[in-house]
Amino acid sequence: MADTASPIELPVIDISNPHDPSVGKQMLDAAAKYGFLYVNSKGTDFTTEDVDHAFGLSKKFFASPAEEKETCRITPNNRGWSGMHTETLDPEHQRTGDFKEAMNFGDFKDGKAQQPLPPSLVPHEAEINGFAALCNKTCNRILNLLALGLEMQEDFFTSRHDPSDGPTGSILRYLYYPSIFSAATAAYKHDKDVRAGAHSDYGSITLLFQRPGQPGLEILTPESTWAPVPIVPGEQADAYPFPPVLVNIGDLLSYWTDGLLKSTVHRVVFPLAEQQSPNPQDRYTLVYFCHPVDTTELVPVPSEVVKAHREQTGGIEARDDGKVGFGGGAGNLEPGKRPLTAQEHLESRLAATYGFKKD
Ligand SMILES: O=C(O)CCC(=O)C(=O)O
Ligand SMILES: [Fe+2]
Repeated sequence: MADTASPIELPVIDISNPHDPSVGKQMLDAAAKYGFLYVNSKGTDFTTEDVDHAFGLSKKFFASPAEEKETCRITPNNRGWSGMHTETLDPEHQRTGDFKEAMNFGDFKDGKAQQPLPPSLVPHEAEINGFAALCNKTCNRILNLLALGLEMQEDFFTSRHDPSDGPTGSILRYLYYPSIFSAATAAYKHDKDVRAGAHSDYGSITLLFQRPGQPGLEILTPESTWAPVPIVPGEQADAYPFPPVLVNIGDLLSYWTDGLLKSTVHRVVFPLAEQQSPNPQDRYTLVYFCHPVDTTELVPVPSEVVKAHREQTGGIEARDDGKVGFGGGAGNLEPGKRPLTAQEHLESRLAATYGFKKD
């Protein structure tokens, strides 16, 4: 695997006005160059309390007894709890599964979870639903701005991401990566193991909430080096009410825009400084994978910017051996084939992952 390079500098974008085309352009530039950007926590729909409270629930859940977590073990619909080493995001390069635990929540319906909740979280159903709804709201700001950046009708994406129109593949995920001092990581070997293997995300966009002092995320740069992503960018740690929310583009949106927006590979490691620290911390993150409504047809987006990109690159097939979004890009549909739906796109990505695991 490539060596770790110096930290990447990503822009921090203020999304408080989601109707500003110049902000849309900034966002498009970052999404096309890195596939990752930060949004200033001030312009989002979250208060510091919302985020602290969600992290508190996550901590409570991961600290609960294994027998309780077992009652909601993950099922093929991608909802529920996965224990230490259950998931292997990069099976080609990992000898051991990811050094993490995760809890995935799918869509809520009328405020109710559509999956078993563990006893530790049963009293908090409304709060979990509320946090997922705020995530969706913030994603709408970002999707609105991306549509403006692509010079399309600003509601092109948001109107296709409205959970009140039907089921979606969206997932709210709690993640827990024990520190290097934990018994769960005793077998961890630097250069052989990772906390989460290299992967790209499946959906439209992903939000990632991180805590100060709990680093680990790295992204693969266009030069094929691993670059750490700082939790708080820049010098001023106190410039934000809580660390800026990291946003990345997923495979589906990359596919939909013929690879103009980048779905960038990333992973989670134990940074060396963290391994040598006398007081290493567990890492907790909150992730929201935003997906369109299942029935959305992934027809080419009506954007001259995407069209120009397609003409310039000759299409994804020619440029990138068809790997973006696992299927060549929405504008590259073979004659006679109907467009994929969002649900089919997700199923093909999940099948690729489960297929790997079965080998
Ligand atoms: O926890 C993190 O930092 C990243 C998680 C992630 O990339 C994922 O779950 O897809
Ligand atoms: Fe990811």
